Amino acid sequence: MRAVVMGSGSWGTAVAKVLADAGNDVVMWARRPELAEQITTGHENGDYLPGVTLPANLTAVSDPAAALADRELVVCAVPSQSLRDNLAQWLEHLSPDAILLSLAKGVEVSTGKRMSEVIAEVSGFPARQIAVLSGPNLAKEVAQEQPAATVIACVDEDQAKRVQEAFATGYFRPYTNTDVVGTEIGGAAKNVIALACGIAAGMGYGQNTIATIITRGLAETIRLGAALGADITTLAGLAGIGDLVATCSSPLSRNRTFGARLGEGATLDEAQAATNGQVAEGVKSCRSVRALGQQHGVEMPLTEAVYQVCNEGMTVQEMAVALLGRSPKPEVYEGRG
Ligand SMILES: NC(=O)C1=CN([C@@H]2O[C@H](COP(=O)(O)OP(=O)(O)OC[C@H]3O[C@@H](n4cnc5c(N)ncnc54)[C@H](OP(=O)(O)O)[C@@H]3O)[C@@H](O)[C@H]2O)C=CC1
Ligand SMILES: O=C(CO)COP(=O)(O)O
Repeated sequence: MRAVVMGSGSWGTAVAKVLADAGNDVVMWARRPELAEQITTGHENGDYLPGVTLPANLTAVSDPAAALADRELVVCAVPSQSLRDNLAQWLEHLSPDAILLSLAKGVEVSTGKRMSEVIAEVSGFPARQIAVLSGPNLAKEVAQEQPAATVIACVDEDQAKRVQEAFATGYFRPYTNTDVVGTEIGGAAKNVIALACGIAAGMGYGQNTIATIITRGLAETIRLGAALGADITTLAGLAGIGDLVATCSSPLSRNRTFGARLGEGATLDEAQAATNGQVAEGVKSCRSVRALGQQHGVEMPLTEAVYQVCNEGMTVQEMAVALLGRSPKPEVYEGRG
């Protein structure tokens, strides 16, 4: 396919490499001309993936019009909270038949919308031209060509298959799904749960605690997904438990790392300053994921606790007490309210 990756952060760059390795004609858009130049001539993105040699035929430009001209697959690789504004600026340059594929794992804070909903609203494109990609995909590992799989979800299975074909390489295995809601909720919620795991690890807790948070995090993600109309089996797959395990366990995760700094005693500002400009989506999405839960009467205690720490001044010690002091519950319950 003729593809463009709009955004040259760590995941956008790794995805562009996958697409180029898979034999597509790929261009990247970087908002900073000097980064575009480095990618095109130096074959490296030193800001985000230093040491990774990019394919020689992978080029980048900083002009969105040039990037988007005549592209069949438009990969949206900017953070969730800026996607609406970015897409609005790209709109006039989009090919009318293009597939818009979101990589972002978040829920818009100002509207509570998932990324596919934001894309539909801004672009006016039909659902069959909007897809999402989500799974256990730490950018650095994918860029190093370590084997991994992912989910490409679109309501139109044939379109999902087109994108699947474009992404298939020897080291990256895409699966299709028509459950866009479940795929997106899995990706957004796991960033919040990864913050909680990071906090626990930073406080010195071990694997029992981490496994408990992952498992109970999955339980609340499933409750939210079910309330939003997702197929809950999606959350038993790569975009659910798969991504939870990868993100909650890996020191490469920005969300887990952000949480670990909080757990070690850093302030929010100190943890933010240490991100090197990379996005930890859960810090903002904990607000919108919590709001979605509240709107649908879904109890999400871990999300609530992360929200309290990130927004209401709760300390990590108070968070642990609040979570463990909850009323006794059966493990499996309907969990509405
Ligand atoms: N990194 C990973 O391992 C994975 C990330 N994701 C998801 O992919 C999405 C993108 O993440 P990722 O690439 O990692 O993020 P990064 O923080 O690494 O990069 C963000 C990119 O978006 C650009 N950007 C940031 N803010 C704006 C803005 N307001 N307008 C335009 N461009 C902007 C940055 O440009 P500049 O460099 O100029 O600041 C940069 O190119 C996120 O939702 C993330 O959750 C999904 C799977 C894996
Ligand atoms: O989504 C990811 C892995 O699948 C990356 O997680 P972070 O954004 O926390 O680094």
